Amino acid sequence: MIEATLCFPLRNDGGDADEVLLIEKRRGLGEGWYNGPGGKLEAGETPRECAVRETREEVGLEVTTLEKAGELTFLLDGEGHTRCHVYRTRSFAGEPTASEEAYPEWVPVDDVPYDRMWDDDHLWLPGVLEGETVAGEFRFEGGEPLDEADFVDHDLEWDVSF
Ligand SMILES: COc1nc(N)nc2c1ncn2[C@H]1C[C@H](O)[C@@H](COP(=O)(O)OP(=O)(O)OP(=O)(O)O)O1
Repeated sequence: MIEATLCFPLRNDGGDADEVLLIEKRRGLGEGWYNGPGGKLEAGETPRECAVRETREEVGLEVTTLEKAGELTFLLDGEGHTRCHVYRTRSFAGEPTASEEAYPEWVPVDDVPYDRMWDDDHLWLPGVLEGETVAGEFRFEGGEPLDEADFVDHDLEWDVSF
């Protein structure tokens, strides 16, 4: 099973609202959709190290003090396909900049473009952005690649300890 990460940097807009840093993915799995910065673990790397590296590589932000917010398992045709470790943070340095992999964009947390994201995201990301923790299993069918398969059903457990 592929081990991967997602990282959601959060900031206050200076008023009452929070914003989350999303990327518009420019290549690979989920190309053209919004997501958090993230990617696959490299050999010998922990999920947390991966989330820090991928956020640096994709948008040039140095994130620290990551809080684990979720562990999501994506099944394709009944087989484990990807386990995704989800983090959020309010600690970072630098300004987001575009890379070959991603265009970054600060988005109000109550205006996340779920219609331009993976079909499962609207089920778990709102809770994650509100500070909750979640474990989820999401079932897809239709063969590779995962981003062309159909999302079928899911199970979620909230308030999980990591
Ligand atoms: C199935 O639902 C998914 N939802 C969401 N929100 N994100 C997902 C889903 N499935 C996979 N992902 C994430 C996990 C990773 O962050 C990316 C895919 O990463 P990629 O394959 O592009 O990994 P990289 O290491 O960045 O790729 P390179 O080999 O191009 O460096 O999607």
